[in-house]
Amino acid sequence: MADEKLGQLRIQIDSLDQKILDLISERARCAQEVARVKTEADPSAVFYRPEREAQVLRKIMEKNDGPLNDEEMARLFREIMSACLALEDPVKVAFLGPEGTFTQQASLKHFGHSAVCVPMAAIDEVFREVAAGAVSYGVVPVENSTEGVVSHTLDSFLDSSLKICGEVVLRIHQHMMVSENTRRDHITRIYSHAQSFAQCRKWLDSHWPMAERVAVSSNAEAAKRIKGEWNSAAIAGDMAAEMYGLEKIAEKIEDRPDNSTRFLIIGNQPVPPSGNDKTSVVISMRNQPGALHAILEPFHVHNLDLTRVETRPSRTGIWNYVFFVDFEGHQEDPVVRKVLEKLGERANDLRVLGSYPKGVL
Ligand SMILES: O=C(O)C(=O)C[C@]1(C(=O)O)C=C[C@@H](O)C=C1
Repeated sequence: MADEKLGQLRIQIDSLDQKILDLISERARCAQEVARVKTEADPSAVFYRPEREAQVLRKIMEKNDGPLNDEEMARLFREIMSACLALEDPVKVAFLGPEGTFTQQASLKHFGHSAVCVPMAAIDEVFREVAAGAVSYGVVPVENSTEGVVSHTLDSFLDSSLKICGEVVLRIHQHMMVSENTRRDHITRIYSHAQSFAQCRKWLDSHWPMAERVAVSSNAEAAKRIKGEWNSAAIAGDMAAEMYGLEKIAEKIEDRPDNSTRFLIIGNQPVPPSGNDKTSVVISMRNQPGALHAILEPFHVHNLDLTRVETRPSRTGIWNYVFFVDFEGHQEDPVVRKVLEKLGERANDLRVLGSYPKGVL
């Protein structure tokens, strides 16, 4: 009886798969046609459209009635769109490497698995590679919910004219892992990135107080290191564990369960409004009392939500303070224009780093 029912259900699934297959192919042909129309209008047209992708994914999440949850459904459509875009023109993305970092995970989450992702050794190399046109976009970490801002990324914007085209937030789960050579009863050294150590500090203090903590350039580098050492473990993410064939001996050891990192997508292209956007600006002010108040006041007056304010020391003579400010809205919105105008009058210098869709996934 069960066999018969199972057989019927599988026939049904086969027929649904055929329909899904036909529909995905039809959608892919449509994307090819979109590419033809774009190129006809402008031979150097950019195929990747962050605002449109955000709208497609938001609509899917809005319309989804289950049983798959919204994120899962959007993830499937993320991959379909990624494959469709690859038919138009595969998008090339530089990320803070090496292979197996959380930044690679964030790149794949944002662009899907059909994007060509290239690892870079440092944040400024990601900026350089995009500026040189070797890749179209870059992905860099900018802030962690436990550890705060990645100052290197913010400072890189001061020397660059690149724009922010998007953001992606990744829930960060840290695991302790060992290689097949590790003698688990003799672990005396743990490798990880300094930020990951900080995110797991309480756990490490209570479980491995005596082990030496060695900070290396990335979690993936930590995972790579322990392959050749019998007394070492690493703290890194799932991707690094998979990539280097390591076994997780303790999972989700981050001190805060909501530990997440926000990454920025950098590129050359301004992004039109998607309907739910953020804008990032950098403002330089003279070193005088009330500087921060002068910046914040126009946001208050026009009721614009600030999502982040970060102060960095300036690196040139005229810039004493540099403020990085993120807020809700797009630079084409009339109210945002008004606020930017006011800020421009008060600041030594004001640069819009970009308006971009709020992270969807
Ligand atoms: O609508 C477009 O402009 C497309 O190119 C199609 C499409 C899609 O598959 O939906 C593909 C890539 C773009 O980044 C956005 C959307």
